[in-house]
Amino acid sequence: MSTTADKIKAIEDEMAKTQKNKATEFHLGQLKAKLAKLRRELLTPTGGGGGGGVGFDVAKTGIATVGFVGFPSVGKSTLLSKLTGTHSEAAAYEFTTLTTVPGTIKYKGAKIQMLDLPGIIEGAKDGRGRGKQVIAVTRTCNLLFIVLDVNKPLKHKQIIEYELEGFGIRINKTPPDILLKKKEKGGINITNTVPLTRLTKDEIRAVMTEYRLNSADIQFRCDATVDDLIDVIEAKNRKYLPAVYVLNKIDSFSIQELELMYKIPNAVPISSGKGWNLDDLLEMMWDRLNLVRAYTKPKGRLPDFNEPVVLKNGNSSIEDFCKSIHKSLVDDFKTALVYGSSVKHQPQYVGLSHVLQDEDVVTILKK
Ligand SMILES: Nc1nc2c(ncn2[C@@H]2O[C@H](COP(=O)(O)OP(=O)(O)OP(=O)(O)O)[C@@H](O)[C@H]2O)c(=O)[nH]1
Ligand SMILES: [K+]
Ligand SMILES: [Mg+2]
Repeated sequence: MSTTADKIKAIEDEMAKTQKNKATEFHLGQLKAKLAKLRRELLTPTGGGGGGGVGFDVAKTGIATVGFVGFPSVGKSTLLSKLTGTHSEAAAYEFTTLTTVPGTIKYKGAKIQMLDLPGIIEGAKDGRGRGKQVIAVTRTCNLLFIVLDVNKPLKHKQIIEYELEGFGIRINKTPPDILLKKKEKGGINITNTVPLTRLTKDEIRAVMTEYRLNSADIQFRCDATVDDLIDVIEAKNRKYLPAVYVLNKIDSFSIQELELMYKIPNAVPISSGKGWNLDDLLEMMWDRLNLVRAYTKPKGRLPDFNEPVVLKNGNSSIEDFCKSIHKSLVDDFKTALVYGSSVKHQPQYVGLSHVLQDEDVVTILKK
């Protein structure tokens, strides 16, 4: 019996030899949808073992987790040791790291977890090496450091991205703006608010047929591709993650290629070995994590600027603030006095639903 990986390979081969034209659009659309379904099987344990695995289940600590992913020997472990002070074995041979090694860093008052991971290689998503377990861990992170060795071909960047994508991870992207409403009957009704230049009706129908979606309203609010449509259908299995490209080993690197490197968006050149430019890396990490610091100010005293309450953007209401201090604080809550960019008047009385912004100062008044 052929495995899921074999089936994926067969479809990829067929797609590679099928020319895209009007006559093959339906067929290609169907193949893409089939491929997406098979890849989903790989994600779930029943479909051939995704999930964690020995040495991969790490307790989460801190407000956010950053996962280090990359080819073997690009310097992930060296970086973890430098940034967190937790020793992770580093050596010149590939696959030195075989499990997840966690460390933590305190940055701008926020405790952030960092996970050093084993190297991944081409084909990881289809079961090569420990790739599947590694990628399964990256899905649980809030941010990825995609570590690249600047002495290696830039193609490695694409390979890593392709591997992550195969596992439903979408890097530095937002979900496609397509509204999909499944219905009991009435057929497929397609509308669009912008011209669709990259997707044909045939492709849409092929995908919908493959997913047995016979009745639905689909509204395209972006110039979507067939992959975007599949992502929306598979929304439950998609993970949208910010990532920073860490261009490592700039100490052993010729200056000509430097210009090329600076053209990569979301990238920071560093040397983990020499500790160069780690400040810039942390600054970009902080920016991408999008955290909110709120300083508590006890009534009649100065705010405590050393120990902020750190919240995630999107979960930074006064209620979230109270809960992160103590469960009972919400019950005792009367009102809050806020200074900072989230309020018009300085200070201003606000309720539990008020949303805080970075560096606000908060006084909670109890009943
Ligand atoms: N020149 C240079 N060498 C580095 C740098 N960072 C790491 N190295 C070297 O690169 C080799 C691999 O480093 P590791 O930290 O083990 O790399 P890794 O990505 O964790 O490797 P695996 O765990 O095997 O996937 C070691 O010999 C390091 O000393 C750097 O910034 N510059
Ligand atoms: K290594
Ligand atoms: Mg390592």
